[in-house]
Amino acid sequence: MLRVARPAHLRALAARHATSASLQLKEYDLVVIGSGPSAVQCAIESVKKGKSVAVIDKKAGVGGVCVHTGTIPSKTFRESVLHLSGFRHQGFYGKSYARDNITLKDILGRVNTVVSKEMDVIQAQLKAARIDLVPGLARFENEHEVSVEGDDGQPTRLRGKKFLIACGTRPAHSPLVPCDGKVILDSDQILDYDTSKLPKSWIVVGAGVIGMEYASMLNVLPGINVTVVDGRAEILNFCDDDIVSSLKMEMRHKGARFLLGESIKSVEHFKNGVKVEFNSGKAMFAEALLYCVGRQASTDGLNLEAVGLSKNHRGLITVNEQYQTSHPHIYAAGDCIGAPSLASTSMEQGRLAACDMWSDKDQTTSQLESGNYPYGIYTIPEISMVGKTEQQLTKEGVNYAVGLAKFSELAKGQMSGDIEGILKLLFDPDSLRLLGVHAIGHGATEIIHIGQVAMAMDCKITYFRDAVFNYPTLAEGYRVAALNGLGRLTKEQN
Ligand SMILES: Cc1cc2nc3c(=O)[nH]c(=O)nc-3n(C[C@H](O)[C@H](O)[C@H](O)COP(=O)(O)OP(=O)(O)OC[C@H]3O[C@@H](n4cnc5c(N)ncnc54)[C@H](O)[C@@H]3O)c2cc1C
Ligand SMILES: NC(=O)c1ccc[n+]([C@@H]2O[C@H](COP(=O)([O-])OP(=O)(O)OC[C@H]3O[C@@H](n4cnc5c(N)ncnc54)[C@H](O)[C@@H]3O)[C@@H](O)[C@H]2O)c1
Repeated sequence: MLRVARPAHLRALAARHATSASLQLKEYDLVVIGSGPSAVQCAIESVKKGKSVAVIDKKAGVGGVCVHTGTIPSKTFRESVLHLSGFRHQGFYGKSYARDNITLKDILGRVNTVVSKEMDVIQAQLKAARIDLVPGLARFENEHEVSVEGDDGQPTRLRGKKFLIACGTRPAHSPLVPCDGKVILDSDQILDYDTSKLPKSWIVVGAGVIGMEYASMLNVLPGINVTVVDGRAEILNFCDDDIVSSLKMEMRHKGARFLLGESIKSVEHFKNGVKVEFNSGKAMFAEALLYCVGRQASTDGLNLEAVGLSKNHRGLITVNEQYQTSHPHIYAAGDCIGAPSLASTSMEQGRLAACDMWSDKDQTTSQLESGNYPYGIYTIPEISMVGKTEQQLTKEGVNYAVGLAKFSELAKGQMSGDIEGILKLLFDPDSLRLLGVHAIGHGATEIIHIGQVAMAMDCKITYFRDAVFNYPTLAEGYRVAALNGLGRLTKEQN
């Protein structure tokens, strides 16, 4: 069997990080635990304010979950899959456009290259800012000191005036579904998968963001069957219903099956696969199972008890609006404080925490605080949203109107072959102000930002009718959707 190992240059980079750390006992203005997006933003913002900063990470290599097992590798995995499967071009050139015998090595080669480059970029940023990198597991000793145990077992002590806990999360596990990294994998293990041949059948348990992203990627690889299982009655239950229906339809078209509202009774493990029995009486076999049922915060190694900080059953820490824990000088940000748990929002939380720590809160309100941030879900096809869904508005008793653009109506959609895409605008029929924007299709995660800015500026939907957009573009969908929505309103009023 072929072992898909991290290449030598990546290991060397990690080793460089490990040896570059200052092991002196030192006092800092700020000690940051973790080196993911919230940690890096908080550290750099603090340096800009003239503070001395140390960043500790237990992983050999900076960047956090985001760079090593989360956002960056999964999105690069997707780019590899799209390229090797020829998915975007099959509408024009036929299904045989895919490369033959796609292996995990082909996919992970690109992943490792990008991870290595991203790590290097972040390391260079921290170095340029003269931030001390301290490798090892951080543990609170008292309210102003952490000890760090490095690979050599030698403890180091760091004193800080302020702390940021940015320790992130790891995949949640269950004794009922024991991940062995061979036939039952979590989202970390798929990136280190020891196999020469991709399993031909997959059960993906968990139809949240991670499960749906990987399920849709596997689903477009030739000859692979995917079944998505979730305990809930619907996938991605925070997304707009039309968008979810469209994703399911496209995935089904490519062969995927959905078993929703199902709970697992037992999992039997074989050398060549796994058999799952459900409480509903159904049973199925697959060559591999991917288990993505949520995340557990990595707060357990921090010795929070020593400083009287509590965490919930998922290990999450409670903070106030300034990202302070119950100790005002100990802040927490990123995934370890819970939703929305995005790299994008984590970065902004880190920056805001630094502004609060050093009493330099911006005069403007962060768009994060006003809730105007998008979700980008990198399924195939990709989904993006900002603002409210139809379900939310209905639940809140808010009257709304809908404007729709199908990518098939856009010249750019026809050219790219992505004719199933949709852009949907939800707006107030009286004030004409935008309430939500939802998109599915290639480019959705990019064009959403037009809607996001329009919402931040409190624009009326008529702005899109009156605007001149580049042609042909997918952005032009905003004009088409606005005309559609305003047209429907006029018809209703006549
Ligand atoms: C598979 C997957 C795909 C994702 N895709 C996206 C996406 O497309 N877009 C998006 O916006 N978000 C995405 N996310 C979410 C995003 O990765 C996280 O929101 C983000 O990484 C959280 O950043 P953070 O600052 O909390 O730190 P993290 O990135 O979680 O890093 C935490 C770091 O802390 C270190 N650490 C933990 N405990 C200790 C300790 N005691 N001592 C020292 N170091 C410690 C860890 O080693 C780790 O390096 C994805 C997540 C996953 C898992
Ligand atoms: N593109 C992105 O922005 C992106 C991508 C990946 C991850 N993330 C972040 O990572 C977080 C975690 O993602 P996730 O997908 O692991 O968690 P999640 O909470 O989004 O989804 C978990 C899913 O598993 C299901 N589930 C739980 N227990 C189950 C069981 N025993 N049997 C069957 N189904 C079960 C739940 O019903 C849910 O649908 C997300 O909340 C998101 O913020 C973001």
